Amino acid sequence: MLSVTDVVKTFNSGDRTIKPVNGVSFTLEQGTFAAILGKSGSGKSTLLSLLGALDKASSGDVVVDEVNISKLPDRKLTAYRRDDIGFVFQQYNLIPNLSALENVMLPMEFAGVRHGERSKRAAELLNQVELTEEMHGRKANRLSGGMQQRVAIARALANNPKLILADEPTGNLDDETGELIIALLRQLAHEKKTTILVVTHDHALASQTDRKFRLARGKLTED
Ligand SMILES: Nc1ncnc2c1ncn2[C@@H]1O[C@H](COP(=O)(O)OP(=O)(O)OP(=O)(O)O)[C@@H](O)[C@H]1O
Repeated sequence: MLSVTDVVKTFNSGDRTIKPVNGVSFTLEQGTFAAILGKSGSGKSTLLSLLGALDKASSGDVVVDEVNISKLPDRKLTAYRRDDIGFVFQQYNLIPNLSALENVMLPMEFAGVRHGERSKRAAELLNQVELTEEMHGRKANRLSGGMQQRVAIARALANNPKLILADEPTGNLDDETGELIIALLRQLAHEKKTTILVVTHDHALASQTDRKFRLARGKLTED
């Protein structure tokens, strides 16, 4: 469902040109839980932004479910980011003054889902990520890190995306909480057939994935 071919990203800073992504190719089947490992500065976040259409590749093709996103006009990219991709970040990036439920409802609001349906589906998603019902109405800034990451995962699932991209999802969590989040991502990939790609330094996380890649000097290799 994801096919990446010869993707290159070039940055010009001053008189220097760097290519953190320099001819990356790989494919992922639907429902795969995969990790990309690499040293700090190896280009992991850059590659993830290209796959999520947060940035454009300098050359190469990214095909998600038969749509070549490298060739889409900007107005279609907005819909792609909203409807087809779920993002999960190290810092959770929830709206602090909104409740857990409201945070999960937000992407559905942007997608035009009716209010009644939004709150029903948001509650279902929070149950799926095992956030207890008494926490649904609690403001995001009053939840623990592990709970916030569960809300962020539920939010990423809101519009039923084909692909979830996660940048260091366990980076701010203690080992035990991190392991629960890893187990949850793995379960979502295998049971809901959502393709999940994480970039991480966390070897415990990477050891739980179906496939493991490494990014170094702009090139991706599979372990
Ligand atoms: N917008 C930009 N302009 C210029 N250089 C950039 C830009 N974004 C990233 N870079 C450079 O590209 C390289 C790769 O950065 P990237 O953030 O993708 O690495 P990373 O592997 O995700 O690192 P970390 O694990 O520390 O988050 C770095 O040298 C970085 O400075």
